[in-house]
Amino acid sequence: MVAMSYRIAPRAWTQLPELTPQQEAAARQAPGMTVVAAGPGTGKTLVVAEAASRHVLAGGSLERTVVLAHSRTAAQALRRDITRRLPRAQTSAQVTTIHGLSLGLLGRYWPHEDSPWRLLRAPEQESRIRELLDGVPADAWPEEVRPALGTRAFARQLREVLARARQFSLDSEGVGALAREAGDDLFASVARFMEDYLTVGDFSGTLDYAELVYRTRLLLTEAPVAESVRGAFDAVIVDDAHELDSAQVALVTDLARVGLPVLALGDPHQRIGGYRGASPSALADLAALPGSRSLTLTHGFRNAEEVGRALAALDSRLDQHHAAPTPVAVQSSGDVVSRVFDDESAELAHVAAELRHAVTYQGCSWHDLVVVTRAGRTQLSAVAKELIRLGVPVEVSGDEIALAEQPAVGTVLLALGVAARGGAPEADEARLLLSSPLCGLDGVAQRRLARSLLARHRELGTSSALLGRCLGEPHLLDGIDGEDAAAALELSRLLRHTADLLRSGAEVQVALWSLWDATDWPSRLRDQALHGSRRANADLDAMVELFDLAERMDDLLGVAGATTFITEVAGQEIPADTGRELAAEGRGVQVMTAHRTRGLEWERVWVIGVQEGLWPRLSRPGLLLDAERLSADHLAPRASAHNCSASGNSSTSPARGPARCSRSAPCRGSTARVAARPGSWASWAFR
Ligand SMILES: Nc1ncnc2c1ncn2[C@@H]1O[C@H](COP(=O)(O)OP(=O)(O)OP(=O)(O)O)[C@@H](O)[C@H]1O
Repeated sequence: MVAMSYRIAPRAWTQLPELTPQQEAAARQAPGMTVVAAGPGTGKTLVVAEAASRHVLAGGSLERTVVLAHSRTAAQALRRDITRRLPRAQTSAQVTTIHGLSLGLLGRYWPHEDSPWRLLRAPEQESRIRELLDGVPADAWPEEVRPALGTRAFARQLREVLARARQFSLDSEGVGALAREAGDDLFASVARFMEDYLTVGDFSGTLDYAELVYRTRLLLTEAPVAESVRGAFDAVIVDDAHELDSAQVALVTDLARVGLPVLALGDPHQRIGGYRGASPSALADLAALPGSRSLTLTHGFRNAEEVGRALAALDSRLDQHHAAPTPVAVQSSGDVVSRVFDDESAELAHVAAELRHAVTYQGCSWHDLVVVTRAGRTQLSAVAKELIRLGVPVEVSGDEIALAEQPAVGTVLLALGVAARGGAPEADEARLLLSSPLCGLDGVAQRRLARSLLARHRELGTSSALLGRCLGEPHLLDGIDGEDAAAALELSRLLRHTADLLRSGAEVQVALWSLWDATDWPSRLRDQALHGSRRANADLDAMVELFDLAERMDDLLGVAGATTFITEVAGQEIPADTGRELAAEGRGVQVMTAHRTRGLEWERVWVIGVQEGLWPRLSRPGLLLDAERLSADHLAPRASAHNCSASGNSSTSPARGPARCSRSAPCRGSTARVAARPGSWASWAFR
């Protein structure tokens, strides 16, 4: 296990910074396409905010300037940034994501007949794919993949392939033609499946993200639409253009082609969104539009010199074709260290000790510090819990915790799962449910109830076994007086009632509501939230998202629907762009996954769990259906699929030996081996 700790110089400006001549040139509006390729912290986002606000100050209007950010949170931050530059109250800025813009254009120029187009999020898309796979005869697929057809992994890989096909503007015929050319049976089946998938989407008025962009591009090929779009907007500004996938690049290029001035800024070496298909050549492709202007920004304002040097060393290992110039750090000082610890727990113990030290002796506040961990929300919660246990106050943004791991959601899903199986929980489930807010029996109350059960049914087993059975066999509670038995009986009835609802084919959201609304738990949470409880607020937010999800998956019915729903929620590992994307409040050390760190700044950063082959993961073994094959085999060769942003992978793995990046990373000294836990003599002996 390895931790890297970056010392990053604090932000010194409280007022709006003055633009450098390079930034000035970039912020000046020019016709056609302007592409700014610039390294980390060089002021790209600053230029976006300046360019948009200058447009308004020069007499334009914000509604006519489209500003595109990579996520809703980034869009919100940019909106704030732009409006604070304007002297008077302006109608809110058109800052959105490329999907937001596409949905707006589609709704305006290509409305669905019955109801507005609805976006399918990844879990819903996967569940639709699984349903369709269910209905297709197995012999429609090559023999080698048939055993996998019913699995979640196959549906996920198929979803990626479908999305990638649309990103390359391929329809089912296009995929079929490529498959024929390559003699690829598997992709021939994918092409047939794609046809069904698109037809069902059309019929139900739903689109996935890739399809949305594809259709918007089709729209812009119509002359009247192109003309209307040109009349509706004055300019398009794209932040983080390196996050665009091929279809999005093409859409932005189309906007320039219809006559809108486009300013796109990005860092060709940052590709955090690679897992979503971000194109390695996004900026180069935008710059390839005839007549486009290419600019660079060369001063790095974020990182201190030492950090900048370390990043530059990592950066030099990436493909230098179309690379942005290495930023020259404006601030000196800084520190980069890389160390190898014995194991994960020793690593966290050291990091916790350093976090406390930074606050106690180095004048940092908790919110100046961040611990960056591998993607995957399960790992993140474990790290957060351990740091809390080690005495570090921790903040995790709501959407970084898997929905299924939110305590309130976990309880309701457990009850839903039990109801889907008829309403009788297993012994351990029963104990969890009895102690949950759905029943509220604490340890003492449960022991009391268990003793009463034993006194009445000694011949049936131990007190613990009887407690485990009482919800499934409520007659065991007959004749037992007191609040404990009454509460258990109430819960048992609730589980049966929900089971009946599911058996009668009720929508999953109805069953969920029956569980949630039956007790005074929601009103208790509401009261606690009103009194400032963050835990209660987080629980309520998570429940709102759960219901939101259930509402959108309104085609899930009955027992089978409930089972699918539970699996879907459990499988949501990548943070979605949802309402739970909350800003942290600055009361603790932030713990977050790498891809959430984009554009944010801290004084000190710990990147933990870096391990060769595991994180960053440069290849994806074990794929039956690899979306990369659409690009690698069937399309023109692209840049290396290995995407590596210089973010802290200069590390070693004890088992595998030093990773390539770290061996020459210009960290002060070499990678240090730190044995044992902090405070023990051994941990210092090896420094
Ligand atoms: N001309 C400037 N003078 C002073 N500070 C600046 C200047 N330009 C940028 N900064 C500061 O540098 C930091 C990074 O700026 P910004 O976030 O705009 O960079 P970026 O290139 O978008 O970063 P990223 O690599 O995360 O995309 C911010 O704190 C910003 O205020």
